[in-house]
Amino acid sequence: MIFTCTLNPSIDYILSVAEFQYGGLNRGTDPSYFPGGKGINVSRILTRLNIPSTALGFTGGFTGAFIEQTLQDEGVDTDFVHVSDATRINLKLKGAKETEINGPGATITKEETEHFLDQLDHLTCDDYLVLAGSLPQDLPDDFYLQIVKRLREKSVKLVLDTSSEALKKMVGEPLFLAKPNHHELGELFDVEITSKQQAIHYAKQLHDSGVKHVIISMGGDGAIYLHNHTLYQAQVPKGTVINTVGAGDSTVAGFLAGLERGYKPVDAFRLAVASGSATAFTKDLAEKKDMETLFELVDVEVTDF
Ligand SMILES: Nc1ncnc2c1ncn2[C@@H]1O[C@H](COP(=O)(O)OP(=O)(O)O)[C@@H](O)[C@H]1O
Ligand SMILES: O=P(O)(O)OC[C@H]1O[C@](O)(COP(=O)(O)O)[C@@H](O)[C@@H]1O
Repeated sequence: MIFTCTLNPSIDYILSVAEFQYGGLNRGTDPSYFPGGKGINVSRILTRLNIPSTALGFTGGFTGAFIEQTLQDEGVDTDFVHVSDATRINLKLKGAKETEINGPGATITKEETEHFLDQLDHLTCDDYLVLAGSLPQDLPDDFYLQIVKRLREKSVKLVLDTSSEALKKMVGEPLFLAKPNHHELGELFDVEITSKQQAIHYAKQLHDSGVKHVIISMGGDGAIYLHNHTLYQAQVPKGTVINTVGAGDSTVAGFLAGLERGYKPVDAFRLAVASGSATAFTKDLAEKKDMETLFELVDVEVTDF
């Protein structure tokens, strides 16, 4: 079973603003809102690809209730710990450029944290645990590391998609999959990554640190994937970009769905890129038929290293 963990979920409130005026009154158009947060997005895409998962994490208040109701309506299994503070709302402004304002997240108490950790004790070596997104402000930077240590004996397959200090703290841990984008990879090694060659160089270092499958997504420049001394490079399929929020999460979900379907690594990677791009080409997350159509259009170059 795949468990996704979203410690800091959100409602993603998407609004178009033709010309954003900093410090002025802006009138938005075309509003929409979706349940968000990286693990939740992974679970939503997995459900669309007919792969079961359970979404774990913290939800609270009217915003948390909206998230749970929407997920339930979509057929996503959830087992959130309910907290007394309200889940955040993240603002995504669409204009000439995409601007995002992500809130700090709800207050989480010690008891709520303990309740969440106790849930993880049921996981086994047959399970995946996707640790995705930022940590709410009250949890320490090494909270993901604490989870990994707690689960070490059980050999749960750990998937990591996070950034900043939370990512740095995990280097050297035996992870099943890590999927930073190239900015997050650069942040990890204190460099700015501006080319695919540079991304490959640092991706190898991440792979060598004990990550079995490393995917580096590079937005419209495609993605690279390293596994078992093989380098896979994909270009993105052609399409009109509408909303890239959740594209990286869709990449993670597409890859796991591919593995669950029994695909070879190269095809799991193709489904990952197709899912990321299908989400970039739609307002909300991608639909199954779009991911499967794009899957046929993703070419992958394979070399040994
Ligand atoms: N402009 C784009 N055109 C086509 N596909 C895109 C575009 N931006 C993102 N994607 C797809 O989504 C994936 C993840 O995007 P990226 O922006 O790298 O991740 P994140 O959302 O984690 O920052 C890419 O590998 C690609 O498949
Ligand atoms: O936890 P963070 O880093 O603030 O990110 C949360 C945001 O990331 C998202 O999960 C989207 O992530 P990606 O665009 O990286 O796939 C949004 O749904 C959410 O608003």
